[in-house]
Amino acid sequence: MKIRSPIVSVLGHVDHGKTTLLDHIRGTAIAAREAGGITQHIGATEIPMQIIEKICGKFLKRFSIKERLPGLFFIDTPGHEAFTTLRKRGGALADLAILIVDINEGFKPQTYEALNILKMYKTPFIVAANKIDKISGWQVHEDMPFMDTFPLQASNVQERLETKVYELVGSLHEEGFASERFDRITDFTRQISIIPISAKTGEGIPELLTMLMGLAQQYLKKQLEIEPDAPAKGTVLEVKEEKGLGTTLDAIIYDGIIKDNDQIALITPDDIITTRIRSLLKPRPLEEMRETRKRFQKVNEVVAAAGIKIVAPNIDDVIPGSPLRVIKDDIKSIKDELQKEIEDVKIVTKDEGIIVKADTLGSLEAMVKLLEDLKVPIKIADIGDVSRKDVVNAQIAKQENELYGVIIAFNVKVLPSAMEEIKASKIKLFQGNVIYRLMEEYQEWMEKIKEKRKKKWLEAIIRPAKIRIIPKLVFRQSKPAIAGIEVLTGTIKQGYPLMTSEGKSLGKVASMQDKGESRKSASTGQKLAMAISEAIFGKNVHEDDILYVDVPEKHYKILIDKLRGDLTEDEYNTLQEIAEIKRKKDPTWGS
Ligand SMILES: Nc1nc2c(ncn2[C@@H]2O[C@H](COP(=O)(O)OP(=O)(O)OP(=O)(O)O)[C@@H](O)[C@H]2O)c(=O)[nH]1
Repeated sequence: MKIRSPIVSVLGHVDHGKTTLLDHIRGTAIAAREAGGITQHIGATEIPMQIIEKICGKFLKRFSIKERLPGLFFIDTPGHEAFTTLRKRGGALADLAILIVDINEGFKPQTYEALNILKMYKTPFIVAANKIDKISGWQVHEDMPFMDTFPLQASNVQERLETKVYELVGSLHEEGFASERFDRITDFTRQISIIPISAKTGEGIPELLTMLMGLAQQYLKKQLEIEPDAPAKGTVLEVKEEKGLGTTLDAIIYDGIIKDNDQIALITPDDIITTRIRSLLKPRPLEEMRETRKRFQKVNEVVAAAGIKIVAPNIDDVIPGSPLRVIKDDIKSIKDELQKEIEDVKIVTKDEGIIVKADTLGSLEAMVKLLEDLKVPIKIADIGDVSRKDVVNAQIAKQENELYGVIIAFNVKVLPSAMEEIKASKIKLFQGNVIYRLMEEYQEWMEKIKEKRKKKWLEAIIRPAKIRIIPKLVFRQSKPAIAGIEVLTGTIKQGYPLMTSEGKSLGKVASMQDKGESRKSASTGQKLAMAISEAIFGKNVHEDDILYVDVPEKHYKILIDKLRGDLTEDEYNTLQEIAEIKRKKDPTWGS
């Protein structure tokens, strides 16, 4: 058993400083190279422990970080897109994360998205409150620890920073996380550390790295143990054309050893494939880059954690986020394992539901998870561009339920033929590169449709009302009978069934007229002429009679169970009177 460096990913909203932070850490490391040097990987940079100790200095002791790790392995491609690619079965490949937030801007859509992804994978993280040097009045002290530069600031500047930190605490609280400025944390297992930093000036970076080491100490014991001789496990970050090399795979290896000429298993959108490695490549050291035009150098083997470029035949269709396994003699069990991995995400989940498309296995997984939380059924979740077939599937889904005539497409293109079909069939498309936004837009749309449906449904419910036949205003005796009426309670509509106070049916409100104009409805207090289809004056109805809307039993139950809050007091009382009349004939009516 050997301990590998924890894999660290930096996530955050666009322009909040992910690249600058990674560059600064790398730059500091390069400057301190005499202490051991950093290792460049494909897609990652490893900062050895000696350098971290040098940068963090007294803080490692102060926060009693004793853990001896080889270093920290930073994923170079920052952002949630890379993060969602970095999956392994049952979790994220990144062991730790830095959620970077511009302290002056606070939480933004991709910050929430990143947080959701961290939540989903249960990845331990710290928050870097970046760009403190932009707080007005800030005095820069290059590369100084936060604990040293903060006391040197004017008190109003300190206050400004505090306010902004508390705004972050508030935003995190709303998302279900307790947090605090790192130096005030009382319980590291319950609170998220917020470290104010400047990725540009380097202020606060010593504490940022210290807190990362602290997280590693807290959460990563077993996870970092690797078997250096076991066949490698990894994840494909990118599938890339390289000049002179053809299609290559950039992969992160998190366990075991991978060697030149090893056989490996990978996944494509519809299959598991195996291939043999032609060469393993790593970046050339910086000082050699100038001498040779070749950017890569061949290696015979690498041990986790490592970022490596792989040249092999037949890998064009491999998907980013694909697991990578070195095969020894257990090809069957590895294939089964990969198959499970595909099924975990790429599932035809329900007979009814929406269509979800994404660029990587990880982002697909993130979307499926978020939609499940929203209780949105998914019919098809798949990797790749939106095709005509997807639209046809959405059309079928729409026939079942209007809410399912939907395609959510994350970070993928819509093929032209699919676009034509979408326009023709009025399938709803949500396309973008912020999962969180897509979900929000979809939810808003769904609410609107539901609202519309509810309104329609409400309109179809027959509501209680009571009217009185005004004496001496009978215009016609029967077929239909026409008389002047007054609405005593509720709203009566054309087409509503009517009954007497003994519960005898009088047919329907055939029509209504007020001063010669026809009316579709009339409310409490209104007087107008009403034609009643089955009424016969002198026989089943008389002047001064009180008539009721003959509310159907089903509608009564809905009104009582679901719409009671919508009824006025008068309407509710009238409804009770109606029920009493009904119960004289049928004692169980409405119960
Ligand atoms: N003043 C100041 N500027 C910063 C700081 N960190 C980043 N910036 C600037 O903010 C801008 C965006 O920074 P990036 O590092 O490119 O941000 P990013 O999050 O990597 O952005 P994307 O890669 O586009 O998502 C750049 O102009 C940086 O110079 C900081 O701490 N202080």
